[in-house]
This record gives sequence, C-alpha cells and structure tokens, in this order.
Amino acid sequence: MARIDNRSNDQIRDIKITRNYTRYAEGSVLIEMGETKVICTASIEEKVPPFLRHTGTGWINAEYSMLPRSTHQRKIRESSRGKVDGRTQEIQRLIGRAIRSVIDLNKLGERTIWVDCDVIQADGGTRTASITGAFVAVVDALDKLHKSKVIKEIPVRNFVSAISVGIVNQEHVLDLCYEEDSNAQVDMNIIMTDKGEFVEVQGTGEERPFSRTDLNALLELGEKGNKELIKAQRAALGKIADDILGMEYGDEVVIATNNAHKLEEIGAILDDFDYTIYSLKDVDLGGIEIVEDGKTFEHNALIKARTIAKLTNKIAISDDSGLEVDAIGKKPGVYSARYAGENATDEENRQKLVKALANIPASQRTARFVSAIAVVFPDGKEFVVRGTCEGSIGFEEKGKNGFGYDSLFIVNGYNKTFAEMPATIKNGISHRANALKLMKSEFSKRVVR
Ligand SMILES: O=c1nc[nH]c2c1ncn2[C@H]1C[C@H](O)[C@@H](COP(=O)(O)OP(=O)(O)OP(=O)(O)O)O1
Ligand SMILES: [Mg+2]
Repeated sequence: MARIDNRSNDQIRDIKITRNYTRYAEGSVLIEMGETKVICTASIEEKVPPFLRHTGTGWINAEYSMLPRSTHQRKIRESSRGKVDGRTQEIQRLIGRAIRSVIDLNKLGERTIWVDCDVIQADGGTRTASITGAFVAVVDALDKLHKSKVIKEIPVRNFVSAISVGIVNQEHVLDLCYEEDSNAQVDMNIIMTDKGEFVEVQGTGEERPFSRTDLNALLELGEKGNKELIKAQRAALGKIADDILGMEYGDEVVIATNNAHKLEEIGAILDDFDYTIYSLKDVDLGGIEIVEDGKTFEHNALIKARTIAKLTNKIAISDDSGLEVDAIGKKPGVYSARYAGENATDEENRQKLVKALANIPASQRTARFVSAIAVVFPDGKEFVVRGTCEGSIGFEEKGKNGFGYDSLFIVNGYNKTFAEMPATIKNGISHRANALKLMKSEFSKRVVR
C-alpha cells in the first residue's frame, strides 16, 4: 500500500539542516524533516549542577517544548497550565541522554550546555528530529569554545542521530509522519551513532505485539535512516565534521615511487596497513618522471605524492629519502639519487661517496638516512612526516642486500651495514620504517573507515 506522501517504505523525508538560524545561542539550528520543523539551540553556561561541582566534569541538559500552534489544534502552553507534562519530561530526558552519550564530559570541563528544542511545526518524529538537530547545534557550540581556546579539542566522540520506524498497515516503514504515526501498530524510535552502534531503542507494540522478525526489519530500516541523517549532519557541518570524524576515502592507496626497492620495503613495512596497495605500474603510470626540485626531503615527497594523487584520484603515499653525511656538510642530502650526476647509478653514487670521504677518519664519518613520507588525499588534504636512522659511512662496501647506499651505511648499535642485514631487520629499524610508523598514526587520525 502506498504511503500517504508517496514515499517508499524505506525512504526518509527531505531533510534540511540550517545552521546559525538564530543569533544569540552558541549553536542554533533549524532542522526540517518533511513538514516537521524544530529549532534547536545549544547555549553554554559556565557552571554545573551541584553534584558535579569541583569534579572538572561538564554536563548537558535538554529541554523540549512545542509551540501552541505547532499542531493541528492549538495546544495550551505548559507555562499557562503551570506544569510540564509527562510526555515532555520523557522527551527532554531522552534528548539529554542521547547527546551526552557521544560527548566526553570530562573534556568539556566544568560547564553546562543547555540544549533547547522548540517544535514550531509538528508532523511526527519531533523527538527524533530534535536529537538530530540538537547534535549539530551542540557541535557548533563546542566549535566556538574550541576556536576561542576555552577547550583544547572538540570533545565529540561520535555523531548521533535519531529516526522513527514502525509498522503501519502491516508494513515496515521508515520515518513516520503524523498521519502514519497515529495509525501505527508498532512505533519505535532508534538512536544511533556514526559507527552504527545503538544509543537507545524505544519500541512499543501499540496495537499489537511484534515478532523478532519485525524487530530485525525495523532495526534495519532505522540503521539505513540514521546513516542518511548522519550524512546530512556531516554535510551541514562541513570541515568541522571532517576534523572530528576524519574523511572517507575508500581503501586504495598508490605508492608513488619508481624505485622497485623502495616499493618492496614500503610494501613489507605496511603489511598490517588495512588498505589495498598499488604501485605506479598497477595504475599505468610506471616510469612517470616527476621533477623533484624541492629543497627539502619533505617538499620533494609532497611534490611526488601530489602529482600521483591528482593523476589517479587515489590516496598517494611517497617517500623522498637520502643520506646526510656530517663531514661533507650533510651531503648528498636531497641530491642522493643524483650525487654522481643526473641519471647516475647507485654504484656510481657509492663510488663517489667513498672517494669524497677517503681522508675522513672513522670517528668523523657519522651520517644518517632520512625518509620523508608524504600522504596526499584525493581532495588535496595532505601531511608529511620524517623518520631517520643514525649510523656511519664505511671505508668500503660490505654486504649484498638492499640498494642505494646500503652497503656503505653502518647502522649504530649493530656494527653492520644495511646490506649485511636481512630485509626483515632493516625494515624494523630503518629511516623508512620510522617514518611509516609515524605516517600510520597520523593517517588514522584523519581518515574514517
Ligand atoms: O634505505 C635506503 N638504503 C639505501 N639507499 C637509500 C635508502 N633510502 C634512500 N636511499 C638513497 C637511494 C637514492 O639514491 C636516494 C633516494 O632518492 P629518491 O629521489 O628519494 O628516490 P628514487 O629517485 O630512487 O625513487 P622515487 O623518487 O621514484 O621514489 O637515497
Ligand atoms: Mg627520485
């Protein structure tokens, strides 16, 4: 049977979230779910209820009300009646619990956020719309506190939203309007986080009991609806949401290097990295020439990753690395690959280094490998980290493993060159390993999976 507004059973109403709707509150949102419209504000008060005084912990309190003419018949103001009715009590407690569940109250500090949800037009789902809208208002209020440096970070652990589901005319439907709500056999409100976890499920067999199969179907609908609501919250909050949640970028990365040895090492070190790793060959860019004209490892790494992210529209990870030898003013540095000239082989570079250091005594042959790892995302966001490995330069080559300057680089504490070690040892202690470790931790802060 068709729904009264012709939606499919699993379709939410049009949602619109307008931020900064009124002027004075720290957070102010108009949320519209179809014909249901609620103004949600979040106001900061620099004190807490008595039970939290001197604990350093904050609080969030919610109030809810409906304007007299938000409904078909005028509803008498609670202030005129002189008391808050049971339904209002229940709803405002629900809103408070939902918002508190995703906020780190310790990090909020000793202050209260007052959430006010005022329904200006009711067409079903006012409590769920209130929660979805209030969350956005609270984030805006917290963002203001953060921007004015009152709090060190925005203490939001998760996004939270709410939607109604129910059984109407024996069918499972999502996001009931008033007409459907008043004819529902089963009525349920589902509050969920962006992680797909439940905060609260309130379900009632108003007209008849419901089965486990019904319940499963309703939860399924609730999950779908909440996903869409959280998408709308994210879109409304833009960059603030990205900073809290990180970005979603898919699960493919390209290693932006033409050096097969580096590729192998990076692949081995990123063995536990939960992404599908591609090389330049896999994306048909093998052999691409990128001009590395930066003055630092970091800059060159960014140049390489930016180019490949742009060409592939995937996350690009690059490495720019080299050797800093103290006795010759940290040379060859960013010129390590071209030390003996443009297109020099590893062999030629090593021979040049051995000659340049011929008269330098053992004690003055200290050096370090440096690796800058850059990550550039398809939308242009980027970061770069640096790892190093300390050692010294031998008088002659030793060992057969590895590549580049490995046979000349004696690792501190090992008394062996990188070329004398198995790859598994090198990949646990190298400049590249150290940089990639930092990369992984920065990466996970910026990305949601
Ligand atoms: O673990 C290492 N063991 C030995 N040598 C190393 C290492 N790590 C970097 N190196 C040397 C090789 C090259 O002479 C230069 C990197 O130059 P660099 O431009 O970053 O790499 P590359 O041109 O070979 O490949 P690409 O730019 O496509 O990533 O430092
Ligand atoms: Mg290069």
